[in-house]
Amino acid sequence: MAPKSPETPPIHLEGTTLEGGGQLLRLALGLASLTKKPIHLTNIRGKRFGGGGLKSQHLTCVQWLGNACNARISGVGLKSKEVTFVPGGEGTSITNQLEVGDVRINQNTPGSINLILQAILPYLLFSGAKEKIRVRITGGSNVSNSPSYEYIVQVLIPMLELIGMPPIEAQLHSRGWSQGTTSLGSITYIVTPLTTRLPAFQLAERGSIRHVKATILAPKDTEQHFRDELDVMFERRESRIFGASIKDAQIEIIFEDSHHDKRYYLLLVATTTTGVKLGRDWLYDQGVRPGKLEKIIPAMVKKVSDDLLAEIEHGGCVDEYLRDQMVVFQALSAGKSQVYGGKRNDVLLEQSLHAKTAQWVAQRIVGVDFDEQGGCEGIGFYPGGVEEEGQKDKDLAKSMVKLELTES
Ligand SMILES: Nc1ncnc2c1ncn2[C@@H]1O[C@H](COP(=O)(O)OP(=O)(O)OP(=O)(O)O)[C@@H](O)[C@H]1O
Repeated sequence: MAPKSPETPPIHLEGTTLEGGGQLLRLALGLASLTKKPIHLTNIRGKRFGGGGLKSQHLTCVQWLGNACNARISGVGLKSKEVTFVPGGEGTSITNQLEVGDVRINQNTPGSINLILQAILPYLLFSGAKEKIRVRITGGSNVSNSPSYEYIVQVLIPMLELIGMPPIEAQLHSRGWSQGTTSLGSITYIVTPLTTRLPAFQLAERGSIRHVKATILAPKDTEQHFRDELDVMFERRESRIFGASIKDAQIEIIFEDSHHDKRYYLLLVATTTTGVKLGRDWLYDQGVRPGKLEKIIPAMVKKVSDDLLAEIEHGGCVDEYLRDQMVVFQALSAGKSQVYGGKRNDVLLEQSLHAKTAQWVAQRIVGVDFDEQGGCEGIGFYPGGVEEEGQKDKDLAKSMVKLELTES
């Protein structure tokens, strides 16, 4: 019998590197599952208070992706700090689990639904599955330190479309909150997988601000107070927000009852003439005590509008959060993608630790490098990982036609 070929040694990722939290793990798992590269994670979430390890949201990500790519996993369990993840070998179809087109992921804690989405979305988009995939996830839709449902729908999804991804539909069945009484909710995302490589994309031209939308989720009896505070803020800050395009400024405010006296959420999203979306929000996470209530709303409007102004004034094409969430798509796209992060005092804006961490993970697993301007030569990952006979030639022919069209 022929000797078994030795397994590729796993890529080691030390979990205390840079930001040292859950995002490092999610991105590493997503890339490993797609590229079928084994990874070995140590000191998982090692920079987190209380010693780190896998929380239930992270465990769900490991298990789901492990199942999807038929991985051999060792060390996995709640609070695990060390995991080895070996995706199924050559010949294992990464679309196996997705053929049915219907995926359910249930958590029994309000762990962020959208961080689970963050872990599995690259896998779903690049799976090579032929049909739309419906993913229903239970957990929290509005959870501190994670993208809210509103952020996903108003910022992430439109920005993914802007870089050439097929549209993603979202259906909110019920909200799950980390604030107030904790509660479970559920969301369905309908993802259309890519059928060909994602072409390199350029987020380089920010354009001017055309529209700002405020979304408020709060107790019903606070609606008028929120609206009044926002009106005053927009009046005072209109020229800073809209700059030269102030005469075409559009402002929209929407309100939804949060049905709980401790649930306050505000998101501001600016849309530019080039279709860029910049968002900043706050899910209020300080004590809500009688006597303090009057101060919460002005404090929220001030903080979120200060943050949005800072995002607008750097002139970049992504807000702080989106910048780290775009890294995986740059790494997998075909050719040199650019994500301009903006400048302050004429100096390129320092990237967040989350963005640096994502870049480090992408470098370790797929070998891509990011430059200071936010550029990266992606690997051109083919959906499903295996290129169909002749597809490369077809892609090439397509891009040459495009080139001819733009040149003529
Ligand atoms: N307000 C926000 N809006 C949009 N995205 C956000 C927001 N807050 C955090 N994020 C995103 O959520 C992710 C959080 O990653 P992080 O490693 O902190 O997550 P985690 O799994 O909760 O880990 P840990 O518990 O280890 O902190 C990042 O991608 C970050 O950009």
